[in-house]
Amino acid sequence: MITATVAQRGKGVLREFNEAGVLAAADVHVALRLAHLGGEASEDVLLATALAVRAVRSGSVCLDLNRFRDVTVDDESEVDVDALPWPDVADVTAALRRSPLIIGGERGPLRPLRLVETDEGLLLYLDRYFLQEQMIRQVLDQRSASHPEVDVDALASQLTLRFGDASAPDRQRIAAALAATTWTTVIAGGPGTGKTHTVARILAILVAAQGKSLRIGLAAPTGKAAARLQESVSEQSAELSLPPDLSAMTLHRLLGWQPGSKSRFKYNAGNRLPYDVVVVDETSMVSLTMMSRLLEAVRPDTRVLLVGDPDQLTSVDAGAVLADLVARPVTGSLTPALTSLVGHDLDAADDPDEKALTAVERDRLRSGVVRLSRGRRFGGEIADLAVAVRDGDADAVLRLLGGASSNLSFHGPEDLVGVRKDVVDTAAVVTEAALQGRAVEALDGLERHRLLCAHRDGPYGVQRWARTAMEWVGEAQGTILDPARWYPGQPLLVTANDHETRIYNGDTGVIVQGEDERADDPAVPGPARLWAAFQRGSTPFLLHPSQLSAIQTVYAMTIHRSQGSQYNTVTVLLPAEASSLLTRELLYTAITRARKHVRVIGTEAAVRAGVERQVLRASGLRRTLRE
Ligand SMILES: Nc1ncnc2c1ncn2[C@@H]1O[C@H](COP(=O)(O)OP(=O)(O)OP(=O)(O)O)[C@@H](O)[C@H]1O
Repeated sequence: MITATVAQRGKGVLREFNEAGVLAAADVHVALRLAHLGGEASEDVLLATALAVRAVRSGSVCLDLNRFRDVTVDDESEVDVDALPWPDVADVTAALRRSPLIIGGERGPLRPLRLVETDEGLLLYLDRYFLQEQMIRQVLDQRSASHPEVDVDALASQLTLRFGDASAPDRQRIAAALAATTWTTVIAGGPGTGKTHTVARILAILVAAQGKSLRIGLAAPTGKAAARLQESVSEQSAELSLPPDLSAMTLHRLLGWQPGSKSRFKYNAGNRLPYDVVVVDETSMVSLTMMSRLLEAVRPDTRVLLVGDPDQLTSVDAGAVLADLVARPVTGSLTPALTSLVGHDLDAADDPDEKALTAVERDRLRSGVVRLSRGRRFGGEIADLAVAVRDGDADAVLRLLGGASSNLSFHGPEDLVGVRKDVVDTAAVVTEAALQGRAVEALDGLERHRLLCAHRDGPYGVQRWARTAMEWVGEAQGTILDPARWYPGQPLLVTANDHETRIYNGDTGVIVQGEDERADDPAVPGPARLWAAFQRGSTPFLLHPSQLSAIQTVYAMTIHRSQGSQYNTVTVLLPAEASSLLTRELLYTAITRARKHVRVIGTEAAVRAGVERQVLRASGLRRTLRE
């Protein structure tokens, strides 16, 4: 079946690749337009250009010419990609080197492409993305060329105050010492490894050194993640003597997004951000473009803390910057201050508990990168499963799933008894609390179980499974639930940011019965007895349902959307093994949403395919460029 829209003007090889679903019509159009404007007629260059556009569309920053045949098509397509008329890579490279479209070439009125030689082969860029990568590379190199001046003795006592004495290697203490002594720090770690805990203490240490005048900018790529960061930091602010009014915002807001303006952001290379320290949480979801905008806008003497889990799903836009920053070639040197503060931790030998740093990790400290590894929220088999998925060990994953652990279970696609029970039981708890107006309990109830899907549509998609789950609930409650009419216990998902009502894309909530006195209030009309409750720290945030514009009923959710949330039990409904969405990063993200139990529904072949398929995101940041 052909699923791609076919570009009418495409001819020859482009048309064949377009019809096969490898290229979208838009890729073909862009390639044809550039070739027309730039005076290029070579089919090989046209194909490479269209593949470079496609690469960016699917999350890569550039096209890796050594791997340009590694493309996946829609899983419903029956086309054999290998049978397409792929040109020889040497011919494509030679044609590109001659092309008037390439920057550095002699001719050409328009040169939007760039060929970049790296230690691992040639990359083809749309120049704009190359410039963004260069910006990131240059800013990071400049920032690592100098270090903040610190009072080592004062810092040492602050580290002891916040992280205890140095009797055993402690990655959190190392991260804090690193952040205090370098301008740019990357704190990587899986869920619950204490990233936010550490960041809050780093801020406390910096406040202790500089006083309350320290200007702190807290940001995250999404409104929901920003709200979580703010809550988490403010919960600890009294204990840590942090300024009580710290607020977090989206990266767009931090940079001063100006719709319609040519410069786009108020803060940029010519007008730097007014902070002494900038913290970005959930950095795995930051795109290349946003990272370059952020780094160009920070002052050289602003500390930058990039925090996140590099193994999780990335932004839908091009780039996997956090993973790249963790893996990029090491630059910089260890400062004497760091060595004197945590030399004891660094000297500790490697040990199986992952407390001490490996030689590679010690080396990466020079680039300001540290990974927290000890799960504080969950441990045992869920953590083992996440590690096996992360490491691509499908045998270990299947062994763990098939073992006797009470934290993991694995069911065939037809075995829905367990998930049905969890859906129905969760709805019963939520509904009972909602009917009695107990919003906190209803919201907590929502976290008992979540059904997660890879796809939005189709037989394995959220649409279908949300409907099925709703029918299960309706049947158990002896009613037919209608998502078009508010009802107590109705689980909600926000699908767009609304700064006015302070609810954000990805927030979940629940409809609850209002309190009795409200019902008697003549100012509140009948339907207002129902309220939409959202979690905001320890107190629920109540809104009239009519204030909600972009909202869905959520009995199932995509794994992408579940990022940043946790549930006691997670049921992951796997698609067919051929699905190109089914990747290691997707499985890892789904599994790490669970606190107590992970249930996987699908075939063994699907598990294997998911563990083995990695999101392919080509970029140059991890490589060494050749002049
Ligand atoms: N050193 C520590 N001592 C005691 N408790 C800790 C420590 N580090 C983290 N915790 C606790 O572990 C839990 C998880 O920590 P935290 O929320 O900081 O993790 P995280 O890595 O930011 O998680 P997520 O990725 O889900 O945001 C929190 O309850 C936190 O208070």
